[in-house]
Amino acid sequence: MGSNAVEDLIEASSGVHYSGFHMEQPRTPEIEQPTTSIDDSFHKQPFIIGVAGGAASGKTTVCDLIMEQLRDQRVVLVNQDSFYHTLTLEELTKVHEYNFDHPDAFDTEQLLRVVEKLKHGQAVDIPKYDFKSYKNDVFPLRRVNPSDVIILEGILIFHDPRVRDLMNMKIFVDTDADVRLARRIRRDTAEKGRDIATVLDQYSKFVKPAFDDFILPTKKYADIIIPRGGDNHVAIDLIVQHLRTKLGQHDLCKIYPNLYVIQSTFQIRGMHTLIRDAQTTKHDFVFYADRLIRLVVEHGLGHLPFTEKQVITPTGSVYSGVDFCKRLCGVSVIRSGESMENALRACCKGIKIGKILIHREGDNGQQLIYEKLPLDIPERHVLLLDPILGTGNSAVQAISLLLKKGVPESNILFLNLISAPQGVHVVCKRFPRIKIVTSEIEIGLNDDFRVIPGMGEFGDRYFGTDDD
Ligand SMILES: Nc1ncnc2c1ncn2[C@@H]1O[C@H](COP(=O)(O)OP(=O)(O)O)[C@@H](O)[C@H]1O
Ligand SMILES: Nc1ccn([C@@H]2O[C@H](COP(=O)(O)O)[C@@H](O)[C@H]2O)c(=O)n1
Ligand SMILES: [Mg+2]
Repeated sequence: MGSNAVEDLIEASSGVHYSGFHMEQPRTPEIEQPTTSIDDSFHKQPFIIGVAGGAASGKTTVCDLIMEQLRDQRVVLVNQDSFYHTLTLEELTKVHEYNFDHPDAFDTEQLLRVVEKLKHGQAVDIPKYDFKSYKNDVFPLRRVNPSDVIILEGILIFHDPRVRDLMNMKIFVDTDADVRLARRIRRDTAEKGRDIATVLDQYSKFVKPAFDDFILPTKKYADIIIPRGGDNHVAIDLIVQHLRTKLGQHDLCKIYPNLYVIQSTFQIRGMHTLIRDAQTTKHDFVFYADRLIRLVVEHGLGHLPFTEKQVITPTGSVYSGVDFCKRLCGVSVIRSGESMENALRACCKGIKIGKILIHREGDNGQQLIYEKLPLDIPERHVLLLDPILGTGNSAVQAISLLLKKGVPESNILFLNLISAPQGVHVVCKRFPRIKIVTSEIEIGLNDDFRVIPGMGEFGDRYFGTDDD
């Protein structure tokens, strides 16, 4: 890929503006300059999806399927139902004459306030509507935390242009009227305790006319129209793929095929939450950092070459397997990298581990102070250990030393817990054949070239020297 194409891809990626390709000339041939930090605000705006369609068309089902596939992400669903006006006593006495399918039935001003807050990273408390009492204050409020993806769902969610304008993607669930009516009868009798005559009466008086007058006309605003709702797995897969691209998750991996980010799970997110929390005790920090390190090391080992091997099992059968790569060594970047040694030793019995000490001079310069490496290191695959890839300066120093010692670039596997995009650009551009295995990609660097959100000084927190 040409550098222009790479640059275009980065520019096109959503959220943070990466400036790694606009660096000034390095001061020395060995040392890259830190890249520009990201702008003042660390808050990344959420991706807002609107999901509209007739009542019982399958909107909630589609949203649930999208959320299920994005379960490793922070996704919240805000339902337009939550913003139904509570009926007055007079309206309650004539409830069968109330049109719940008219735009005026909703408190759109409150919905707008809520979405604006979420968009700006603030938590909100939203009502939960009670379809039986027609009130929105029966149940406790629901706390909705700011998230990476916000889904706004409702029959008339595209009606108000101000709400529409907040959306990054608009989906219309298009299901035949007879299917919607059949589902509605089943749902309203089973869940809302209504009888069939009332449901049919409401349908012909309000639901159908409102669909024709207010809901169907908003279909033209949709970016995607999903026929068959939740049954349309192809459409849902495509939407999820697009979302992942928009969330910027694949961009770096697409640009650099040698960058591997381990598959996120709630366990991994939970461990990250703990080690990033400034309030976490040293004991917990070490425990969860160790668990994550072990995962990164195990994943990294999976990228080493192997040879095929057959063994005979106790049943006398042949098992065709593989044999581990034998010519290995670790190299830890003192001091934080030493936290990864135990995990490597636990996975690779008797592995040799070399050390490199790099001194950070101010924020830019790096000086190699000490190195002790196995003599036969050029014949080995090297697992370079450092939990944080920030500016990339230390990594460049360490990798340059390994190359000077004769290690082929493609034999180096850099293992870390978190990587800033700036560091990834610096390392991968300069050493396109090394592999990087990490557990999360960060937002970027702050003005002091510290990784954000980051986890603070890893070495101090891990080795307990942060109690000044
Ligand atoms: N593809 C489907 N096949 C069968 N039943 C469905 C399907 N999609 C939704 N339903 C059912 O129809 C009813 C309405 O679906 P829901 O997703 O709640 O629609 P909406 O949110 O548009 O009102 C629910 O009872 C749901 O279980
Ligand atoms: N008290 C109410 C409030 C609303 N409805 C009906 O709900 C439909 C919208 O909900 P969906 O989950 O289907 O989007 C709408 O058609 C209203 O008529 C109601 O019956 N009672
Ligand atoms: Mg719904």
